[in-house]
Amino acid sequence: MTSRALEAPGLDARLHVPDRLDASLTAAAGDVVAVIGPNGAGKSTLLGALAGIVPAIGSVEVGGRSWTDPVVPVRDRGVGLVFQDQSLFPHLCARENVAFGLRTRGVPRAEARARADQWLDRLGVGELASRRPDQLSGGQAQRVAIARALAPEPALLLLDEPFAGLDVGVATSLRLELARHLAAFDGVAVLVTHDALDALTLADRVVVLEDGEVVQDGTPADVAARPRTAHVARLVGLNVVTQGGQLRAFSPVAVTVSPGRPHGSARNCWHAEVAGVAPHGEALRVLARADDGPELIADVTPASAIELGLAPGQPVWMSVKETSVDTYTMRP
Ligand SMILES: Nc1ncnc2c1ncn2[C@@H]1O[C@H](COP(=O)(O)OP(=O)(O)OP(=O)(O)O)[C@@H](O)[C@H]1O
Repeated sequence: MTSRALEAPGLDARLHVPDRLDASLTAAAGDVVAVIGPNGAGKSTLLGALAGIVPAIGSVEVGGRSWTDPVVPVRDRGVGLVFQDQSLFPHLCARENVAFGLRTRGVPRAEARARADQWLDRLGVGELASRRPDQLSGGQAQRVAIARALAPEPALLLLDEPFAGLDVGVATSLRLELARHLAAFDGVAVLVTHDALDALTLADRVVVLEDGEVVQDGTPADVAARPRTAHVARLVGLNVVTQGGQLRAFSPVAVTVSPGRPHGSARNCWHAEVAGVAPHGEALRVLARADDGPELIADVTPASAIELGLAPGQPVWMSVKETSVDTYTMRP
């Protein structure tokens, strides 16, 4: 437990949803926790179980108060929710959508509207307060949804893929703004994302789920540098291979692709078949499958790609110098 957690209780959850999830999650007040993992890993199930929408066995404590013993009904948990599809009330204007959560907490109508307007201003959509969701763009509606979730100052904010489906430019500016609001947010925020950038830029901690279980929990820098699963390795653009019970990570930039077997350590060289070649920044990224299993990526210059004549199906050797490999254990 961090010193921050000792000062202000945040989140302490142990949740079991049969056949779908078996996970513990703790966070200090003020923390932003990113949850990443492949499709079907249980990310949305975890958010649903925290909110009380998905029935789960176990315990959830938020801000030092138990939500499970005795059971606190979903409506009384006051969780701030932001989903990919916004789920704004279609018949209410933006102002009333934001005011709704405040009204259900007993805030008088005029004050709820005034506070809603302040939050819409903060999210840069103050002038759209009277519009209904069908009169808003996807990005504008998502800003309203974030204002609605934050306005009641919840102890727990749950965001499920909040930028999915938005244009890249819209998502980028919204990401920057959300970062600002999350920095000022006193509660615990749990953010489900498929995007390494979200996890690395917005979160204090990254939790990796796979098959309903937490397989890694660390700082963004640690998870990015030493991923424990192939999925996260791909997400952060690293190669990770398992050798002798240890994980070995290396950058695609450090990989040399050659037609013949290179000299050097056998454990750092693989015979592989090119699966694809695609532009990656100023380089070309080569995806190849080694004969003994792992998928490897290498970044090569366009000139060397031409020289090697890289094309799908071509056999190559891929190698990396030992000094470019970071070796670590499977479990902390
Ligand atoms: N309502 C449901 N009833 C039964 N099983 C479900 C239900 N919803 C999801 N599942 C299953 O639970 C597992 C976890 O699903 P979940 O949607 O939580 O994963 P996820 O990590 O959010 O995936 P994605 O990234 O695709 O949204 C999957 O195997 C899924 O098929």
